[in-house]
Amino acid sequence: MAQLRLALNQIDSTVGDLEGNAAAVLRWTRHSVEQGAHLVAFPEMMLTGYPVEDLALRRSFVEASRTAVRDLARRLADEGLGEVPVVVGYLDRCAQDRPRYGQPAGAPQNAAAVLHRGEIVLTFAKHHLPNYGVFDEFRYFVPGDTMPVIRVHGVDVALAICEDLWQEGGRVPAARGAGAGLLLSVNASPYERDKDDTRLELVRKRAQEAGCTTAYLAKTGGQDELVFDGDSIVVDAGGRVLARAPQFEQCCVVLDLDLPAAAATPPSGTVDDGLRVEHRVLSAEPLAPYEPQATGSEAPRMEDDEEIYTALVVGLRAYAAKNGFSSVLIGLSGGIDSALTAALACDAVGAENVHCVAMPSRYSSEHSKEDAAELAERTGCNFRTVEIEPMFAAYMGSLELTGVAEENLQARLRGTLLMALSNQEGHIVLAPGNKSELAVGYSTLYGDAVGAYGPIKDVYKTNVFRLAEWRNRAAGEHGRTPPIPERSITKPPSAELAPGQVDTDSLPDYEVLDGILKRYVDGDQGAADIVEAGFDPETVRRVLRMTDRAEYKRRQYPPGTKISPKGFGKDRRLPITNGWREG
Ligand SMILES: Nc1ncnc2c1ncn2[C@@H]1O[C@H](COP(=O)(O)OP(=O)(O)OC[C@H]2O[C@@H]([n+]3cccc(C(=O)O)c3)[C@H](O)[C@@H]2O)[C@@H](O)[C@H]1O
Ligand SMILES: Nc1ncnc2c1ncn2[C@@H]1O[C@H](COP(=O)(O)OP(=O)(O)OP(=O)(O)O)[C@@H](O)[C@H]1O
Ligand SMILES: NC(=O)CC[C@H](N)C(=O)O
Repeated sequence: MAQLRLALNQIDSTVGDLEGNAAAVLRWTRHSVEQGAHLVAFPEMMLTGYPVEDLALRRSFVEASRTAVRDLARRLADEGLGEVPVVVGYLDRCAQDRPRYGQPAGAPQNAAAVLHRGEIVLTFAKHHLPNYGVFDEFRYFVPGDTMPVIRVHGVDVALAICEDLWQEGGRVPAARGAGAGLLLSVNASPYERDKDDTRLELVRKRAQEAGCTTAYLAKTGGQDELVFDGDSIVVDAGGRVLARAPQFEQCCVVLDLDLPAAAATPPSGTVDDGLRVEHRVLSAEPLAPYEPQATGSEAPRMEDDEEIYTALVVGLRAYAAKNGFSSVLIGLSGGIDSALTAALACDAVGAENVHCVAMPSRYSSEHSKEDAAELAERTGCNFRTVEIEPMFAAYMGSLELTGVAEENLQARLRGTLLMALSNQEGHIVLAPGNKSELAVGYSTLYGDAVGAYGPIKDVYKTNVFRLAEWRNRAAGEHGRTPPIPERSITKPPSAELAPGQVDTDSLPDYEVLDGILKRYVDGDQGAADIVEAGFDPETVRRVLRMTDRAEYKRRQYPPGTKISPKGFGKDRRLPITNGWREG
């Protein structure tokens, strides 16, 4: 057996910020080396950020990434960190023509490099490319066709990139074929509810298939609609967990591993899936046995509601910070959606940076005004009131509006006021629509649908209530003031755009609505399947009609944090002009 101290840097990076990301690699490598690491790893596409989307198609960006990785190798050595191999993800281009994929030499690749003693000693590209959900990697990349293996202190370490573990075949069996003592996978795996359980099972299964200890290094942070929850995992060949990193936190997991010593003859030739072994000897001699100090620990897991709430906080915080904003603006109605949005915002950017505006109209109830003011008092966020009545009266004096036109005018006046304050004071506007409303189009275009970011756009209304209750309960358990007024949670939801209006005038009960939507939106079921599951056929027909008709509205809605396997955005792509009607 041989020993190896592995450092997995579970950190964030920013898309396009090559300089900032390289600086982070230097900083965290220094920390890893100070911990005595023998091998240091960073997540998938660490240098460029992930996903780079169509930046991958721009030659200038590909070249800048290639230059950045070369510079990084040199800077590591210049700063005395060159002796320890560093695995870092970046964007590369393919050296050869790849006629099988219709791609000439120079096509982009999702790659990683091994940096050692000032040089790039090995590069490799992701073999399995994900092309579903939010991923479009066949649009951008040509797959790698090698099995990269590095020998570090007498251990053969096989390398892989994210999807390489998710699909059958390829680098996992190839790692066994190459006789690896460790399989190290670098990843950027977007958060989805319950995905952590799936990942753990996956890594266990793959470790058993690879026949060696497997280290799965994940990224943290947020990028547009995606949140990366970290949760790096190391398991032994039998599937036993050796270490598990905390969720959503940046950290460096340092772990002493006892691993099989490499065979005297390095692996070579072609292994599974036609992958050609590329082997580099970085340090051939196993280390003298030492007393392991860095033993693994398993960070505690968050319960479901805490995990989702944290993902929403991380997503909003990352969006604001990475786009240069420190403050947000929210229209506070006294209802549950804007209340939850405000609570999330206070947790994401600090209550002192949250600006709330109550904009009552002639139809606003006393309790709504009180509840909005109470949330501000409970959280300590900034709060003001701007009556919309004078503007509303001015419009109504010039235009004789009735019905939905009159209702929407109120929402639009609020939207215009929010955008005016955003321009004046520099806060980004948060759109408080939830997934149920977005599905059926229950919002006013250019009204309550205005904004830069929709923190709860992937949260069904029934879960909005659950998260609000969880947040208040968590505050109570920590001896803090629950942020959300009790009445905002318990009263029947209402848009208050007409006298005595409640949501259930136009929509089924949210339990029923969400039950249907989960099947239609998330499950891609047709009308017949949903009815067969026990829902009333007429209600199903109506909900599906509303959902189909609202596609145009969703396309214009701001981006917002994805927490489900099928968020509105890249996960669910439907034509706006669409003659197909279910049932
Ligand atoms: N396929 C298509 N492509 C592009 N545009 C399309 C379109 N179909 C309609 N349109 C246009 O869309 C516009 C209609 O949409 P819009 O003006 O938004 O209005 P609309 O969807 O007709 O009404 C808004 C609904 O949302 C409810 N609401 C409003 C505000 C807040 C809440 C809440 O509880 O949170 C609920 C309100 O009570 C009402 O039922 C029209 O200009 C129409 O021409
Ligand atoms: N009186 C108001 N003052 C400030 N903002 C308002 C007011 N009424 C509505 N809004 C804004 O418009 C959004 C849509 O609110 P509306 O009350 O129409 O429906 P909702 O989906 O039930 O939302 P909420 O639960 O926040 O009330 C609110 O979340 C809020 O941002
Ligand atoms: N970056 C990737 O290859 C991610 C794909 C993988 N299936 C995941 O969601 O984790």
